[in-house]
Amino acid sequence: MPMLKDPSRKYRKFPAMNLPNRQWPARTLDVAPRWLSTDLRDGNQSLPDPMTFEEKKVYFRKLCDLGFKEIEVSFPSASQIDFDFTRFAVETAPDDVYIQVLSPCRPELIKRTIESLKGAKKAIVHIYLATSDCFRNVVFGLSKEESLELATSCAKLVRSLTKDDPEMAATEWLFEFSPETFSDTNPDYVLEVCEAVKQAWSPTEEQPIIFNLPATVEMSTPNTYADQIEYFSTRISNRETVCISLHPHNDRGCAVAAAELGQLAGADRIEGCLFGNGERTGNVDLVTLALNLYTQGIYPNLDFSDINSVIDIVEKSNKIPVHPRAPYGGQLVVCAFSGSHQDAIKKGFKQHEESKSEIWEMPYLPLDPQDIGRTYEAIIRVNSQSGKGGASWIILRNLELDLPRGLQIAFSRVVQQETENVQRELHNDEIIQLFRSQYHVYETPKKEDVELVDYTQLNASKNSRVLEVILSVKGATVESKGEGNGPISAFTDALRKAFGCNLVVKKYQEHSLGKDSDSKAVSYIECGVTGPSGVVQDIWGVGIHEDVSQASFLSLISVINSAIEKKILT
Ligand SMILES: CC(=O)SCCNC(=O)CCNC(=O)[C@H](O)C(C)(C)COP(=O)(O)OP(=O)(O)OC[C@H]1O[C@@H](n2cnc3c(N)ncnc32)[C@H](O)[C@@H]1OP(=O)(O)O
Ligand SMILES: CC(C)C(=O)C(=O)O
Repeated sequence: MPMLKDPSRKYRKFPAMNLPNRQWPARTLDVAPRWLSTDLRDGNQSLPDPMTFEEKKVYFRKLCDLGFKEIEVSFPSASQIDFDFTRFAVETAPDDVYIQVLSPCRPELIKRTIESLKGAKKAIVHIYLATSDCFRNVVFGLSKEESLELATSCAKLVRSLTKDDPEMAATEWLFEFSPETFSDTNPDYVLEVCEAVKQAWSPTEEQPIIFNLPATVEMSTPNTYADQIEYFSTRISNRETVCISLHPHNDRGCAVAAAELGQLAGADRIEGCLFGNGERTGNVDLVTLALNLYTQGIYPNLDFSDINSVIDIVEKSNKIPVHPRAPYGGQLVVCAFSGSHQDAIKKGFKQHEESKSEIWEMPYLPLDPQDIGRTYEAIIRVNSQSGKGGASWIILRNLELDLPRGLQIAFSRVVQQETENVQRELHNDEIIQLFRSQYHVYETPKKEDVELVDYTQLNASKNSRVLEVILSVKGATVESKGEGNGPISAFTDALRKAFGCNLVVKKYQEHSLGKDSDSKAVSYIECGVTGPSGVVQDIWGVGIHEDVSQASFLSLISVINSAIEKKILT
């Protein structure tokens, strides 16, 4: 059935909140929230293949290593594996980690759930009951009063089995209630239910009750969710005894925005999953939220310094790949293929390194990839959309050769042609090989190349040099003597005589390679080469050697080899 031309016949627009004096738009995010990972519950329950016990163990340990202090580990009444894993978590959790478990408002399931927590150091019993008209009428067949009574009686039951039970006194008990479908519930009714639940639990400032306010299905724009949170946060009584927790889902693709605006609106805590796993389109992505804070200069209290290890566990446990363009963790998010981006990033890195500034101001890169354990190598990749900056970046990062602008342009044309030949991305090793081949910068020279065998420098006078040069040309020894006002001009003269050509040096640049005693010199030279046929071509050459003069001679040899390859010289 095609899309309706008038969808309002089938879909209702979500009503806006009437909150004229909303305060959240004027606020900023300045602190990290309390985080709750529900990867092992909401994330796990939504998987086609739920995690194995072993996978849950690995995931749980990673969550603890990342710094989570509240982890929803299971729905214990769902299965023996969930119950048993809860026992594992109870027995192995670090002392400062709260183990959270979920139960519906069904007394027999609540009892089973609390049984799974026996002996826990710190535990959060989380019960939920949908409160929207739709769920109350369609799923439960309960009136508003009956739903409120069910939630309240279950809160009392949890209390009687936990903090009021002397045999359970060894555990620090926290209590969480989720009015499931909060974001689709009448704001005043949800307050009424929560007030009754709060009275039944009797929280304190030291141990506040957690009201987890889910956008169980994301149905509105993020600003409406923020309004709902501010409305609740400013009207719940004894606010100091309440922790407001967010649990956004991503059905409209706005979970991160909803979570951030919900924090502005007064929330203290956020429940979500790493890289946005979870029911349907997922829970809110905690990695994005945390690193969004980090790139604003706020430490998130979660440590993603080795994000690749997180991606590895998330992908293996969920059997779902992290999207290549997932913020911060996607394989493509630090990659620039397009020429103007590459040019800007290359210039940005040069400026950043020269300025020695700590502040990260990098074109197109909001986060320094190294902060999350990613290398710079993957930042720039080359395809037919790339420009001179891409290839020269790869040569710089891999060979430490800082190519002159003219050589960058010349080499980018070689690379461009190759990307069009192969019609795909060129990998770093292919670009490096292309450079070595194009400019005869080999570890071991090709046998058909002209080689410099030896040279002797005679100082004819103060401003004149004479060079006696010995070359290997197609395996034969060729000797030539050149004269000039310096080593380069004398060597150029020797080459002119050896190859019967005109060789005019147009550009020359050099720099050192490496920083310690065995550093080398690299020379770049552009020459106008005129062969016997009279054809003139500007050719770049590159030479690397411990001795700076010999490096420049080798760059001239590189020009000659290119001229022979181009059949300008024979
Ligand atoms: C938004 C969320 O993600 S909430 C979490 C959802 N997660 C899960 O459900 C995963 C684990 N669940 C399970 O393993 C099973 O549902 C169990 C074991 C808990 C219960 O199984 P069953 O007894 O077969 O019930 P079933 O799965 O059909 O659940 C629906 C029943 O629970 C009731 N129910 C659903 N949610 C709630 C709730 N929050 N409080 C009380 N009752 C509820 C429904 O009204 C229905 O009752 P009915 O059968 O009398 O009509
Ligand atoms: C149980 C609640 C918190 C939930 O998962 C949801 O509403 O999405």
